[in-house]
Amino acid sequence: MDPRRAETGKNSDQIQSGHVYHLALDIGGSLAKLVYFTKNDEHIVGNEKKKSPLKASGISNSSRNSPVLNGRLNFKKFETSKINDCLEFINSMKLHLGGCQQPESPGSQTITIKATGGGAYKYADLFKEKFGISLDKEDEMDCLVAGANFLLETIHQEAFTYMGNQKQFVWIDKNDLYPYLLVNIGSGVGMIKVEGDGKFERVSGTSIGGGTFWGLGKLLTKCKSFDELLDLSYRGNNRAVDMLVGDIYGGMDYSKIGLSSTTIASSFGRAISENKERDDYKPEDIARSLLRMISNNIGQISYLTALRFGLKRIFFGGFFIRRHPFTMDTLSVAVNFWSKGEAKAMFLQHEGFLGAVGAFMSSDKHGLKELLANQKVERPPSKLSFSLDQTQVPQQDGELNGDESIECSVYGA
Ligand SMILES: Nc1ncnc2c1ncn2[C@@H]1O[C@H](COP(=O)(O)OP(=O)(O)OP(=O)(O)O)[C@@H](O)[C@H]1O
Ligand SMILES: CC(C)(CO)[C@@H](O)C(=O)NCCC(=O)O
Repeated sequence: MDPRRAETGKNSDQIQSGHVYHLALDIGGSLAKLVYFTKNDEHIVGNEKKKSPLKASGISNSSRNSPVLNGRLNFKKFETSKINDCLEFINSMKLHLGGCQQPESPGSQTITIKATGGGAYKYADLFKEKFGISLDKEDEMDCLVAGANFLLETIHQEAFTYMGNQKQFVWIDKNDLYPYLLVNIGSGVGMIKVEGDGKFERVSGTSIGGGTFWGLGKLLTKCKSFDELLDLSYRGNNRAVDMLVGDIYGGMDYSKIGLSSTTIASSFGRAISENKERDDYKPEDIARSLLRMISNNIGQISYLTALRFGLKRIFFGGFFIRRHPFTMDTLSVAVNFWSKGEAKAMFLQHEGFLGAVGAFMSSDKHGLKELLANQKVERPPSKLSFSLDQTQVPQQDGELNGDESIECSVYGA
């Protein structure tokens, strides 16, 4: 079957293929992430159509040229175990036809999509067989770093700290961003020392990550979805499961070594000293303890890694976080505690989409320039840059659950 002739189901969100440009994928061990650009109607400078007013772009028009293209950057995620849903979505939205203005003729060029993550290799044949799509593979670490750098440099309120229920956006000085430690908490955890654009080294990692939380949580609580497990953890109390310093010291602090009575001495340790079965513990307490154990562990390893390389700033990304206040608080407290306040934990609004954004940026050369040429822009630009509309970045503490989009302008030089 010609991939571009595939049937599309009726979808209320359906966008004409001519309006979708530039799709990129990051297919990880747990989740497949999509980032795609959709063009707003009638925004192209150099074409007569210029009806809609320019939306705020975060960069004043006096300081740079008018945008050549306005649109939205869209984010979507699927469970990797349901990769067929992801393929169906791409097909139903015709995302893979990005930039094709004319009806396709059979035998014309193969469609390629930028893709990163292990799934770019694992599912390459599936994409080819089902829809004739070729995956153009980009290295996962390159993409993570490119995505993080791009978001940190471009979006004003991308980074924030979170401690004691206080969320505070951090102003990033582009000239003082590097070096930093990027800790990506996906299924597993990668720790990357970033010194500049394309200048980085993966210095550490741990297999105790988001997949561990989800996997163990599933086994121990019998919950059916990750969201259910997260919900449980909101409601639980880890004291029912963990052994605290006070449990060992008869309710007292062990102040000589700086441990208060409420410090966890042993995660899940209470379970050994009670004559109880697993079913005697509340699933929400187990979920809470598990989340705390894994977040603490990652926080501690991150701090040690930052210390090893003399890094003061740690940015945490990956979909394990899901902007969960308890997770962010635990990571922050761990970094703050172990570094005695020297190192700072920061989070990213687009936490789970770093790799996909990086893959998206890597296709800059081929996608949008061609589109602009097709759109009869008077002078196709030689260099493109993106500006994301700051006013559109979700401000609430809620998670970025996968269906968001943000206003985006493309500038040419
Ligand atoms: N809806 C969800 N379903 C499953 N896991 C989820 C979900 N939302 C968040 N997660 C968490 O996010 C983790 C995956 O994060 P992310 O997408 O950043 O990594 P990945 O790319 O799949 O993994 P890796 O990079 O290790 O291959 C899961 O292991 C789980 O802890
Ligand atoms: C294997 C990857 C890179 C796949 O994304 C990731 O899951 C990871 O960094 N795991 C941790 C492996 C380790 O360093 O022990």
